[in-house]
Amino acid sequence: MLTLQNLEIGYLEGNEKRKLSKPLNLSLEKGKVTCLVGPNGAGKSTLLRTISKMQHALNGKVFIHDKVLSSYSNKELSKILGTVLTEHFDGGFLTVRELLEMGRIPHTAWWGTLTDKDKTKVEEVADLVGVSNLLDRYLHELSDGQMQKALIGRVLSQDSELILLDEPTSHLDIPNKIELYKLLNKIARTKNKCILLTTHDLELALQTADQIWLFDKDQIISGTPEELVLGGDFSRAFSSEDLFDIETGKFLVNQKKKIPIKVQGDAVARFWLLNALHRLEINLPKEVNFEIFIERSNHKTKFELFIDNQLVLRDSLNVLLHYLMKYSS
Ligand SMILES: Nc1ncnc2c1ncn2[C@@H]1O[C@H](COP(=O)(O)OP(=O)(O)OP(=O)(O)O)[C@@H](O)[C@H]1O
Repeated sequence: MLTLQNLEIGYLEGNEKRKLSKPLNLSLEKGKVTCLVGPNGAGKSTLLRTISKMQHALNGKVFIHDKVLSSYSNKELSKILGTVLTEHFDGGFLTVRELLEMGRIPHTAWWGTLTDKDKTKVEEVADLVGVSNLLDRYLHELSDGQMQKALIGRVLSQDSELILLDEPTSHLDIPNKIELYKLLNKIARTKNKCILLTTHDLELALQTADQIWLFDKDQIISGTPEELVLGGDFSRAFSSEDLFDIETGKFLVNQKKKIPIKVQGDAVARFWLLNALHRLEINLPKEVNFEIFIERSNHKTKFELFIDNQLVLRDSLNVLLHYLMKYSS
């Protein structure tokens, strides 16, 4: 569907080229979601703008199907390429319904009237992205997250084969982010779309993307999430070997440090006890033998603390933590 051939992206500064990438040779298939990830300033948005013909490539070519991007007219492109970029969308006096209807314009006859089929499509998309209850609201009345859903709705109502989204989840709360990733996967698979999106939601990208394009310095490594993590590319690109936990796919703040303490009992309470010990940076002396037994039922949790085999406390988590702080260096 999409092919990059020796593509170099970047900016012209006077007569000088400021390249952000080496020649890129990559391709995308239909039916898949690809997440473009990489550190701040790597060039993700620049690449999306170059692929969507909003910015010139410094060298090389972009092909959609077998035709070079520069030879597409805007009208032709509007039928096969839908984009939501990060630039401010200036359409405050449109309603959400009108915004979604704009997505249907490439499919209408030259006088631009929407058929009943177009209107049904708009209602379906509104339902999919969760803005049905906002259809008659003006865009300037929406929250950032609602606006983001409406803009994604516009591109979905356009029904193009190739969809490019620049940080589509940046204003969404976690449950809405997860919903959106699931929705994009479903659309890619069931409607055979090719979706490329940039994101900083690294953990969600690892859990949901069919493919990752990882911007590492001035090149892009392509692979499945598992290939890139197991090959060490993922943590290297984010200079985060000490933060990224390869066992869970999560970025951890302090949790990778070992705490010299034995904990037995309920696994959930054990997880949250360790979370608290790491969060509070409690450093226990290695020469003392700390053991904790946990009992948990009906949301009530009791912790027994043994120090050098003597029971010293049986109480709640907060009391236990307070007690352990006395030993922390
Ligand atoms: N219009 C512009 N003219 C010149 N340089 C630009 C322009 N826009 C962006 N840049 C520079 O190009 C580089 C890449 O920017 P870009 O926005 O593509 O990165 P990004 O990977 O999307 O970053 P982020 O994750 O922070 O959104 C940055 O160094 C940025 O300062």
